[in-house]
Amino acid sequence: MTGVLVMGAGSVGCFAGGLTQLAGVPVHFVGRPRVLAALRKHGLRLTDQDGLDRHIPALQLRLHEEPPAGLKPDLVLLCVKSGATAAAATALGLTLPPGTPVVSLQNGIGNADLARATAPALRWHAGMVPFNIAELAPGHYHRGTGGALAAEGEAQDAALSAWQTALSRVGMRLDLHADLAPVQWGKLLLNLNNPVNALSGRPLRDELLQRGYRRALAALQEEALDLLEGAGRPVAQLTPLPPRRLLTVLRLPTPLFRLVAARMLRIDAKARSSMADDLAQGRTTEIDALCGEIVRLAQGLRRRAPLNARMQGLVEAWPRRRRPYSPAELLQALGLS
Ligand SMILES: NC(=O)C1=CN([C@@H]2O[C@H](COP(=O)(O)OP(=O)(O)OC[C@H]3O[C@@H](n4cnc5c(N)ncnc54)[C@H](OP(=O)(O)O)[C@@H]3O)[C@@H](O)[C@H]2O)C=CC1
Ligand SMILES: CC(C)(CO)C(=O)C(=O)O
Repeated sequence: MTGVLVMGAGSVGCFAGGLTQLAGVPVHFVGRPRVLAALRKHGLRLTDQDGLDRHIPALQLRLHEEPPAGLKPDLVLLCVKSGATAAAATALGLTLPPGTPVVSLQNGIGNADLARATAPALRWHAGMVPFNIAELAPGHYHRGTGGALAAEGEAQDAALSAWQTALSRVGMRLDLHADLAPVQWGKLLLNLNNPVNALSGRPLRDELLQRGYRRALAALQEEALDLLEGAGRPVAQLTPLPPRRLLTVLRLPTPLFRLVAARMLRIDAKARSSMADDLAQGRTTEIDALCGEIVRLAQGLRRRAPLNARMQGLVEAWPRRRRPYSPAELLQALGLS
């Protein structure tokens, strides 16, 4: 590969782009001044829960505030939050040659479609990042959970298979799927924990070790699964347990949950969901791309998704509350107590 462009140098962009550069591919990072200043000062450090600890010196980083004119990357990684997709796609559409492949490494279901509608000359692929990335210090990004990346595409797709080969050199698996929708819905089910985690004010591991929060998550997932079944949409299994079995396990008393879900609890003590970062920094959240997607799924079936709708309301009301929910408060606010 001659070059990859990361659009949105944040947690996912710096980690995925950094790994790609460590695999020997030149990477250009487009990001905000705060992140770029940190990278210029400290370079880019990548660590993970399996012992990875690599540093890319600042002088070896190609940093930009806008997609650079004239660049012809083999592949672009779209790594902005959902609310920034349209603007980022517009900027990419104005600078990149038609046909440039772009993988959306974003959560939610509709980002690649929205980007395609905004910049139809580019070749858009949905993607999926299963693991958590946290910015532990300026310029230091840490993978706190495991799993393989996924993207919509075929082995014959030159850019994607070249990226797959590059990533394999640094121990990262990329799975290609002709249809990524089941994987995206499977990921969305897991992401229904993002609002629970964000409102709990706790790291992911602590939150999941409280039965009340797990009951809230199971209820949100159950509502979503019932609707997905009603819509005839297949859901990929992204955890050791199938989605329906996971509901039972989430509802177990905590000592049993610890035993049964030991693999699921292999999460760094400090890891938090990306939505927790958004609430902490007063940014717009992705709640509409997560619970909002379930509400729209229900509307399409002329049904309702009261729990996901309520959760969306709680997240949107956060600026007026700014106080974490205890498990009992959250269950009550969702009408589950
Ligand atoms: N963090 C995680 O663990 C995971 C995140 N994801 C998903 O990945 C996506 C990215 O998340 P994450 O990396 O956490 O997000 P971050 O907010 O850490 O990173 C995105 C960065 O892109 C910047 N940005 C937005 N628009 C532009 C633009 N037009 N030009 C340049 N920079 C821009 C943002 O700045 P600003 O804030 O100013 O907009 C921000 O600094 C989301 O969809 C998320 O749900 C998926 C799996 C795990
Ligand atoms: C990895 C996971 C599920 C939880 O951190 C996530 O996607 C996020 O934080 O947005």
